[in-house]
Amino acid sequence: MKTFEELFAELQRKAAEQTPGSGTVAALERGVHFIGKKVVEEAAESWMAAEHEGPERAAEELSQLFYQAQVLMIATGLELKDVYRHL
Ligand SMILES: N=c1c2ncn([C@@H]3O[C@H](COP(=O)(O)OP(=O)(O)OP(=O)(O)O)[C@@H](O)[C@H]3O)c2ncn1[C@@H]1O[C@H](COP(=O)(O)O)[C@@H](O)[C@H]1O
Repeated sequence: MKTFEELFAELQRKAAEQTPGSGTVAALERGVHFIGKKVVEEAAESWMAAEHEGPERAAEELSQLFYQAQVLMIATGLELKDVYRHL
């Protein structure tokens, strides 16, 4: 298990080092348009899971939404603090 902050640090490191075999590096190469669609896809799947599939499935889909949101942040050059200051 990892926290939101730990995942973000891992993704930043993989992006900086261009880690071979990383799905994150591959997604970043495809760009913001591709990643944005993933964010929307996981948001919709989270909604459907919460409404129809129960809390366990919703948690799984929400974890993917968190991941895709972080990839979008990295693609946009954002740090966690840039987002947190709006909370
Ligand atoms: N938490 C995640 C995570 N959540 C979702 N995803 C990816 O997001 C994509 C979208 O999932 P889908 O629901 O669409 O599932 P799918 O239909 O099987 O996948 P696609 O056909 O859409 O690619 C999948 O390809 C997953 O690999 C994730 N990929 C990676 N992580 C974590 O990110 C870290 C870095 O990963 P790498 O960059 O791959 O090393 C690791 O710690 C991973 O645990």
